[in-house]
Amino acid sequence: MSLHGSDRRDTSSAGGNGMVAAASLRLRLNPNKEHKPDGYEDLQLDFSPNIFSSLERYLPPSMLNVPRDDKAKFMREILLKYLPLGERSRPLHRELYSVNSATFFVPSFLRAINDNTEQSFRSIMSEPSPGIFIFDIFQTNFCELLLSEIENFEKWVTETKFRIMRPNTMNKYGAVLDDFGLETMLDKLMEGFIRPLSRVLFAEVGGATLDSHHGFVVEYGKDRDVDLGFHVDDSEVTLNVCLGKQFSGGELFFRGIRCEKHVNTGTHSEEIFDYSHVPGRAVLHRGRHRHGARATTSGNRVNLLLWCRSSVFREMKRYQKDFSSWCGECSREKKERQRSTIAATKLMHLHAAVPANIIVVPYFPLLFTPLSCEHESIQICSIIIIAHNSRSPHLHKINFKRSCVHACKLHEMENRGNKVNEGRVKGSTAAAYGCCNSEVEVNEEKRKNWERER
Ligand SMILES: O=C(O)CCC(=O)C(=O)O
Ligand SMILES: [Fe+2]
Repeated sequence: MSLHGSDRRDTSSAGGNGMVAAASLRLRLNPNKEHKPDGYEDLQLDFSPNIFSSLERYLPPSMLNVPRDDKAKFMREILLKYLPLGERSRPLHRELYSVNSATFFVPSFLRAINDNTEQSFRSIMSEPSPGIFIFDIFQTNFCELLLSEIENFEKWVTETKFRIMRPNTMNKYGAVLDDFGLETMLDKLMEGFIRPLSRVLFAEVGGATLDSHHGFVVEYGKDRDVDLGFHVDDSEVTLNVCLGKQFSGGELFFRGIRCEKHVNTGTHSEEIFDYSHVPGRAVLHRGRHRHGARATTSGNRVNLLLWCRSSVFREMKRYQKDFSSWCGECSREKKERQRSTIAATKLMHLHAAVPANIIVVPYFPLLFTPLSCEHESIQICSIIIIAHNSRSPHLHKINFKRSCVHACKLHEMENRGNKVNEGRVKGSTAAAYGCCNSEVEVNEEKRKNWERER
């Protein structure tokens, strides 16, 4: 199991990355995420203004606060120096660089977002397995434009022998969309469209406070990546949309949500879910939902991934140990703890309230049904109930489907010589011994007789 981490970037290629050196100043290898870059839309530049905003985060610290024109000049020189004239990666489809709802999204998705209610969201999606939401999001034309923009970018990368960062340590192909000018558009996609959904669907993992993203495309098929191993994403919420093209295989397989501590624990049958990608269709899931992608066996598959993160959630998580609101294993552990606490409480009650020769616990007529009324000796994995308010207290034996701590306790008392199958109960004292283990066999007819007898 691996974490698809945010800082998976290949730092070993420092010297080989053409953009690193410029005059005597060097760009940073990793962006300064705290720095808020200037906007460059109003300047007449050779390259997309978004490239300048993205690149600004890589400026050496001494340049971050110089006047904007100086930064633009510096960055332009770097870009011109390393990009042969005429072969610059100019945007092919400028309309992709800012969100245009009417041309990007299918009408059903837009309507749901505009309504902004849980009901409207759920009306356009299915949840075939808990925490995995599937819905149509992008128009075919938008997918095609984005695919051709990516191709254009990759052609330029190949021709200029420019070394780009791959999206993950697990991918040899694909590209970080943020790095070639789509960061602002993807930010808007997260803020205006994915955050409203996540606020409702993933509230417990910071869905309402998503505030940064990592946006990239993955590419599978011939001469591309084949499959993707089992992993969790470095995100709170992941949007995964298939852009095309024609392919077979490449199914996603999901295997339950896990916190860091439980990431390698086993899968339960109800957590198994496989999904086949459809172009234009989105899968939205928690980043901690364990998954992988099977081999794309023919054709080419390109998917857009938007890992959405919440800094607030990440900060709060540092102080928490129990993630039972979303981690399948924490949740199972918690239920188990609650079961034992109930059992322990009953045991304490038993010790405090009764004479040594009678065993007492609260009486749970609906949960316990006597299977026989013989005054027979008590066995392990059996239970004695003396009915509440019974005129003639009876001992009832109940068989457990599995052994129970109480039964063992009973056995222990018997061994100590206590007469546990005798005694009278006064007034309304509940005189029974047991636990509300719902796995007790229930015999409805006998329960009714017993009620009548009372
Ligand atoms: O190939 C896919 O659809 C899954 C991609 C993925 O899970 C990832 O890149 O994190
Ligand atoms: Fe993933």
